[in-house]
Order: sequence, then C-alpha cells, then structure tokens
Amino acid sequence: MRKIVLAGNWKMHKTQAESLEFVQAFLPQLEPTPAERTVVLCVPFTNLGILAEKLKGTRVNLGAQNVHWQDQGAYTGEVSGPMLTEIPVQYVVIGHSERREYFGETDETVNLRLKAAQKHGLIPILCVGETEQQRVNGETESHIRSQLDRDLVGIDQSQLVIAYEPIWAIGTGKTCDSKEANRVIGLIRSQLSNQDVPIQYGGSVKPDNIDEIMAQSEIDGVLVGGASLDAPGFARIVNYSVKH
Ligand SMILES: O=C[C@H](O)COP(=O)(O)O
Repeated sequence: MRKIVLAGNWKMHKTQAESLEFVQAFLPQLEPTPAERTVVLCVPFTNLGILAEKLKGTRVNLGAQNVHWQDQGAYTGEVSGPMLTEIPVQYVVIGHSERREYFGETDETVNLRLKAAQKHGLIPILCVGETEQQRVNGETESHIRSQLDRDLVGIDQSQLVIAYEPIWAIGTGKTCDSKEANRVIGLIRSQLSNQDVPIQYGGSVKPDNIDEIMAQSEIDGVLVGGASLDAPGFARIVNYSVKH
C-alpha cells in the first residue's frame, strides 16, 4: 500500500512564538493516526530548532523548504543537508514553483538539491506542475514530463514524495477539479519506475475539499499552503475522513 503524506508548507509565515502557539493548538486535535498516514510540517528555517524540540515523540515530522547541494561553502543565504539533519529534519520541499519563479531554480538545480537531500537521508517532496498558460495551450502533460525527466535523473525513487501543484491553483482558491488532479497524478505515476512513490496534490486545499481530494484513487496526500497556517483547519485536513 502506498504511504499517505499530508504536509503543510508554511512558506514565509510564522515567527518562533507563532509556531509554538500553532503546535500547542494543533497536537491535541490530531486523531490517532492510521499507520499509513504521515503528517509533516515544512516550516521556515528559523523555526526548525524550536519545533524539533516540541515535536519530539509526536507523530508529526518536520520538513524544511529547501536545501543546498553542497555540504558547506560560500553560499550566502543557503542551508545544507548536514545542517538540517542535525536538527533533526526528516523532509524537505524541493522545486516549489515559487522557488522556480522568484529565485531562479532550474531543473538542473532542483536535481542537485534532490540528490543532496537523499545523500543526507532527507526525504524530498519534489513539486511539479503547469502554469495556467501551459494548461490553456494543452502543454500540461509535456511540461510535467519534461520536469520529471530532468529533475529525477539519478534519484532514488524509493525515498521520494512528489507533489503535483498546478501553479494556477496555488493560493488562488481555484482548486483543480479532483478528478483532473487524479488524472494528471496517474500520468505522473506512469512515468515513474517505482509505483510506490506517494504523489500529493497541492493548490488551494482546504478543510472543505480535503475529503473529496483524498477520495481519488491516485492521490496519496496533499501539500497545503495557506490552510496549514491555521491549527484547527490543518488538523481537520490531516484527520480527513475518507480512505482509499
Ligand atoms: O506548497 C503549497 C502549495 O503551494 C499550495 O499553497 P495553497 O494551499 O496556499 O494554495
């Protein structure tokens, strides 16, 4: 059975004090986990240390939002694999569309970051997805195929999560139709050599659409931005009530 990975991506939100408030409210609302469900909080670097303490012994895993491909060096503003695993951090988001769009990430740097994450035992959450224009032009499949072809060179698919995030659905309230997300995720799976890779959907996931999304046969979890900032809302998402 494929693992289900329910991850929050806080992006550039929450101070340390705010992240502690979140965890205090969030943990008591978690229902006992079915064994196949993994919960992850991907938070700003500044909050990793304090949350590692608070999440020790709980069922919540910790994730970062990027990692550099070198272990150390003159790379101002970057953070390396050994720095993350020391905390300890278990997951890392790589290739998010915001990194690709605003910070010049390319498929080549995404591939280097994926390799570095795996070298240090971090599980990468690789984000792929099309722009609105690519969808209108009928280029969704070819774009995602090209991303996967380049990003996954030399990557161990047994230690990987993929998030399908249509860029036009991120932070817009325009969720991708769950059946369409299911179809695209099926196409992504058909490109993988390992059929057990969990593939998430991301893009305006909310407490009121999680059950429908998780009812789809190909969707193995969600990567949640805005709605993961609210403790009761994110608890409702990870406690979703359907299984497939
Ligand atoms: O990483 C998360 C995604 O970008 C989705 O963000 P969103 O849930 O705010 O649309």
